[in-house]
Amino acid sequence: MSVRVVARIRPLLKAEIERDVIVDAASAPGSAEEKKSVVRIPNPKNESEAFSFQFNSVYGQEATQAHLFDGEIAPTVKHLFKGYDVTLFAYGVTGTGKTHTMRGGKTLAERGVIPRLLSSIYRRARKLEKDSAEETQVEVAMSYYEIYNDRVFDLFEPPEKRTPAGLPIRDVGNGKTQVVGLTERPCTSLKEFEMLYDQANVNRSTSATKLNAHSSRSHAVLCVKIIQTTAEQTRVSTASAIDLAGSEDNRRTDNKNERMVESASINKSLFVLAQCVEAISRKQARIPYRESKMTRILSLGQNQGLTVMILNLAPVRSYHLDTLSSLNFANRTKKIEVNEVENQPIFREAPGKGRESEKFGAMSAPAMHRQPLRSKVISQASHLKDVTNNVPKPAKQFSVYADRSSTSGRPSAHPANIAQARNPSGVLLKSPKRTSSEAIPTLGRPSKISRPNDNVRPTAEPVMSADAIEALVARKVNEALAERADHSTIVEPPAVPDEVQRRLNALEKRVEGQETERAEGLQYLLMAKQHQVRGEEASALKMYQLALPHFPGNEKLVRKMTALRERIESKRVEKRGSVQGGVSLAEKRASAHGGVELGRTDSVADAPAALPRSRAAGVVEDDEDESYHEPPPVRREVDDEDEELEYQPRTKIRRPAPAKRSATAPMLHHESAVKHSPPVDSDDEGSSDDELAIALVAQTPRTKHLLNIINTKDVSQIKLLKGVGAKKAEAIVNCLCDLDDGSESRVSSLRDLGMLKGVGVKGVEKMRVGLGEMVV
Ligand SMILES: Nc1ncnc2c1ncn2[C@@H]1O[C@H](COP(=O)(O)OP(=O)(O)OP(=O)(O)O)[C@@H](O)[C@H]1O
Repeated sequence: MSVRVVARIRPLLKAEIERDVIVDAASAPGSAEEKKSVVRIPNPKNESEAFSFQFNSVYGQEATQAHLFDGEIAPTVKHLFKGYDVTLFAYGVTGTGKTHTMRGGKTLAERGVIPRLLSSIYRRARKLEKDSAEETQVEVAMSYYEIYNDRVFDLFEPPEKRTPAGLPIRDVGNGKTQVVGLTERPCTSLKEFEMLYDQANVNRSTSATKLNAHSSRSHAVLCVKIIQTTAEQTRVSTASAIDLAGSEDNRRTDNKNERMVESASINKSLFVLAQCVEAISRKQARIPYRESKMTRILSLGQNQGLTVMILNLAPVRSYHLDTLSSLNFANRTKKIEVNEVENQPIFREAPGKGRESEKFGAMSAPAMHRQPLRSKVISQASHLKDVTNNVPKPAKQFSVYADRSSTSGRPSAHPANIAQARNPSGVLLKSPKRTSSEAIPTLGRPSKISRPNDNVRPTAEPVMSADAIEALVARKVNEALAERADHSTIVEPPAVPDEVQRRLNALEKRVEGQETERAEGLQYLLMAKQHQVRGEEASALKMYQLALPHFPGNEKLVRKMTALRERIESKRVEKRGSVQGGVSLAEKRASAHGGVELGRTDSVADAPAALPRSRAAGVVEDDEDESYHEPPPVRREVDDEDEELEYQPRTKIRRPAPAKRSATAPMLHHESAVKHSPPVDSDDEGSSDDELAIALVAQTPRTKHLLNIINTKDVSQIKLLKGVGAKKAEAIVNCLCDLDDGSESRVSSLRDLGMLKGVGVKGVEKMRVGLGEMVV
């Protein structure tokens, strides 16, 4: 079945006013007035038009905590007891009410999803025990951790006891991950749970930002394990409730230093999540789960069981583009299919025998470690129960309609039974119309949603297919987002060229596992590089600035920053020049739409014609963030400069010409040569971040150890390195001997090593990783 997506619009906060409300909940045509499943929001470019996004349910400002829980979460509890895992997560921009929804307030009425879920679990457990005359015993255990700056920390441990690198995570197959060394606490009653939960929440990283006085600076993951034991079997299932940190537009937050780093990390992980969702929806072979710990843990689309996403939205104009971005993300997420697989019970050999030890085993097993899985068993009545993989995907992405009057009313294309909270077909219904529009795209036309209390009917006869309109609107929203910021708010993932992505992955791998002071610096470098890949040069510069103290006096880094600063400055000057010229597109847009625009203002269907010509041609406009959605600048701005310094020769023994040696890092140098540490300073202006990181990694004990082994020129030692073997070891030694011109020559960096015959980047990486494994 698909991920169930439920939107919740929070009420106005004290500082917000009714006049600024632009987001509301509506019912889909044909469904009961009180059943809301559509979010409506104006087109920022043309406010007489509105976008409509349809989800499984939508809760308006007036919805209470109880209302949301009863409608969406309570029905999952019975599935939990049938052995299905349940994943609930709250997604939204900072300050939209995720923590309020998940945790809630202190009063009974204000309690959020998590305490209510636990209350419901205990109630059901007691009933089950009672109904079975105590034959069945139910135990509950919890673990709770946060992902802060891409590191996992146990929330049962106070911050001062944390190790800087956090807890490792491990893949355990079936798309599942396990946090190693996590505390798991049994909790026998709701009271005990609440005590532990409150205590752990004190350890969660929260801080005041300009947008939220109690902003979560981490993703919090609560895992509740339910162990049902009878004389014959033990069944374990897990409910995971995740309060994601919110994406932040750092122009609005004024974040500095630590907050900025947190924000970059939050935005990065959410960006990766968006990339994963995008890749899943495009059915790509590679889903970039591994690029962030949060996405690895959430494993959206890989996890089994039931998944409910609560999309938190703010109702006001100041969040306009962020809200559209979230809606677009949710729109894709709702199409992700999740296998509904029940956890298999463990059967006992002899009733009663070994019961205590098995129970103990289940309790002490690491959190999120689940039982072997078997195929889905369709269970009885519930809104989640009989949705099979054969059921088509949701009918609508979203609709666009104009407020202009119409002479001919159009019959609603929506099926009457669309998206009913307790109706499985509501979750996944595809209208007949949609089916045909998908089959024959040219005939497709988005269904219209008539607005309640509105006699006005949509008029325009769209000439584009529903999918084309969806793609167009998504693109326009992202264009506006990209235009708006030089900061890292979450937007449509840019298509990062494979080569750049490969380098980012390699860089990330290098950073992973480094627990030293340098690792933090490398993290900043990595983030800088990621910002740069997305064309966010100002943010990249900030990250370099944060990295600098970790590599004092590193000339290469300083040069890089200077070059970047100059580039930003020259772009700024260019921009000013074009604005003064009075013909800039941006100016026209700004004057038409108060600074936020999406293209032409008349009709959505006509909009492609209004896209800036330069964009269509893949040329970077003056705005730094264009590369959010346009791949070419990525290549131009990052790749070009990387090209020169990539590990190049992989097959040939080559002794670099002396002149070249001084221009770039020397491939080999003699003992007598001037020592350089790190060996990066001789590099030129165009060197890349990953080169820089490689050079910096060159200082680590593991790298030194590796280079020492290589420099022994001893085949018997070298062949023991991972991925080498006797033949390759011999080739390496031969290569070193060939280059030996009488004096003692040594391999002085990973880069040099990579250039030896038959080694290459991958070979070096293998050797290093292998040494790490040996050390561990
Ligand atoms: N449904 C609601 N009813 C009343 N108040 C709400 C509701 N939703 C959110 N709020 C209020 O809005 C503010 C922001 O909410 P919250 O801290 O939950 O946002 P968040 O999305 O978790 O933000 P962040 O990502 O920064 O942690 C809080 O003061 C909260 O009490």
